[in-house]
Amino acid sequence: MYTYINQEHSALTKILDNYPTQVDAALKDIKLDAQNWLVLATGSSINASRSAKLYMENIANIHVQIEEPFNYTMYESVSRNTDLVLGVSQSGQSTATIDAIEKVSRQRSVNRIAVTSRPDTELPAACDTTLDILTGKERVGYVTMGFNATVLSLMLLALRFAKQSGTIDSTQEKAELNEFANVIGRIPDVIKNSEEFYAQHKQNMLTPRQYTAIGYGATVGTAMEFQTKFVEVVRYPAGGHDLEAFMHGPYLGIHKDDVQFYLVTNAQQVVLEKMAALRNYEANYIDNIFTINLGRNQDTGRHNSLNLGAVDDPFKAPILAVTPIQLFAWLITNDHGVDLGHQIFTDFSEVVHNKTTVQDYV
Ligand SMILES: O=P(O)(O)OC[C@H]1O[C@](O)(CO)[C@@H](O)[C@@H]1O
Repeated sequence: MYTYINQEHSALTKILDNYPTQVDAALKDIKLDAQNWLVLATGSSINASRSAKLYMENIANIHVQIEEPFNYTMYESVSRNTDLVLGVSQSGQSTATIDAIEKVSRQRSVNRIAVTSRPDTELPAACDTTLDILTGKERVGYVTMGFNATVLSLMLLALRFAKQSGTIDSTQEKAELNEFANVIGRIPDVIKNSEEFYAQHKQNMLTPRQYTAIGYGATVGTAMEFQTKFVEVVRYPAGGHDLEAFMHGPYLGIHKDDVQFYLVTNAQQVVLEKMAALRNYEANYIDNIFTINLGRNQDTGRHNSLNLGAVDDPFKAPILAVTPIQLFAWLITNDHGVDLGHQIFTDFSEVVHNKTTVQDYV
């Protein structure tokens, strides 16, 4: 896992270097007036889709609906407005995602794009075209590099769609690519700063009653991935929340010995104030409050801030916001003495059929 986190910079650079070849292959024959995109994904792939959604909608002037595929297949109706469907699955082998794509195919004639690291698998076979996230198979099931590769690939898909459909021109496309290059170029520093921050604070991060992350806007997807990653590897109670949603119930479940992370990005004043009000309130009752700050203002004082420098476009911020979370999950697990190489629940997939074949994780 640690090795893959450290490969994020090269993996994302490769994706950017391949632009627009891989996205053009995915967009081949896709109708350029598609306005209502449906994304079907689960686990880290739905968290990645949620992280990319606001960028996609904003750059391409589209609406992106994101659904858990099993519930979608079993209970939801296919909207007659849906004009493009994306199945997002790093392995290409999540059965629910494949089933949901097939349901849409049975009911409506819409273009289907598979977003995956494995173009040779069942999901791409069920779709018209494939967006290869260019990482190859991630051999560790607790995905990190592939998560961020999925986020960037989805953003670039929408960027190219925006260009091809005439929503933006070549100059704007180039400016966006420069901004992506700049953000990706910061990943090594984010890793270095996060490791130093962890070394400084680790005694306060190791044994809480529960871990919590709170985000808004695009980093709600990051907070969801926090929950997935911390539950998967740290294996303590962990929750990832939307800022407002945390104020409607979850705030009642806190304990003095919790660890909370606040994800701060550039935002309207009203959003920043709402976040500050919550964080200040919680700090009266919880000792260990941490902030991952990608906003414009340096944060000092009692909130233990990891100041990573601003990402001007908050919709691109998820690319950097998730890396400290992945690192903390790994570092805490390591300090707990858990050997992630030792597989647990090895018969799970065979029993519940969540993948088309049992994954040979290391
Ligand atoms: O992106 P995929 O391959 O569809 O996987 C979705 C989720 O399923 C898992 O592989 C576990 O089954 C998770 O690690 C992952 O987040």
